Amino acid sequence: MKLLLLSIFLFTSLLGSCQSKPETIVQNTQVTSEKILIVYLSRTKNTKAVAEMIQKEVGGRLVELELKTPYPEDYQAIVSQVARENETGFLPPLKTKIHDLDQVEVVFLGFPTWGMQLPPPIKSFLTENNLSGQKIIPFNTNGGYGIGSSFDTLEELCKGCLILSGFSVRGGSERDGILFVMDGEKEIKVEKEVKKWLSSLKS
Ligand SMILES: Cc1cc2nc3c(=O)[nH]c(=O)nc-3n(C[C@H](O)[C@H](O)[C@H](O)COP(=O)(O)O)c2cc1C
Repeated sequence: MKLLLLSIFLFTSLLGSCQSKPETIVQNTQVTSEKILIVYLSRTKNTKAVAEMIQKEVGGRLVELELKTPYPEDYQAIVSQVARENETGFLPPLKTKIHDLDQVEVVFLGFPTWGMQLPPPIKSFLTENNLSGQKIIPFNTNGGYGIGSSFDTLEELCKGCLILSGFSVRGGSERDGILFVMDGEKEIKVEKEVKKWLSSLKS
């Protein structure tokens, strides 16, 4: 009898794990998990943590953006480099190439606020890839000063895209030596906020 019950349990668990994720509804449209891309830039892993929370809820392919030439480890050095890139309009080339972008319908695009702007690698991503016709859903972490001009720049650089309501939350503050914060109580709180935001995107 025990053996029979165990077999039934194993069979149903296996069945559960084989089923694909239920479809997510974005703006009244059903989207399967294969058509969702979650792409993000993250240095101290706060934005990465939010990206993983989104993936836990909606499935999709998770891709971290990496540069051909990585930024310096030193905080002051990266701040100066980013300021120079913003001034000159330099777009740092990406090592990450996205395959089968034409199969994607919804792109969750995550980034930290850098110098109160959209980070240069995200500008590179929007320039190197054709996202027109796709639904773009931005998400952001920042050191407490908000999104700055980042969401506006996204609109400018992605004219043919449908940009949906984004999400932003306070992350670390590298300037003050606060790096990764998305654990413990904070993680639980942000996870709840992410779920609430995701369900607001349905209608
Ligand atoms: C180069 C650089 C510039 C930053 N500029 C800002 C800023 O202008 N405003 C702000 O609120 N936070 C700023 N921050 C802090 C980050 O936005 C914040 O720590 C974020 O959570 C980092 O995300 P990550 O852990 O995914 O890298 C900056 C961080 C770096 C490294």
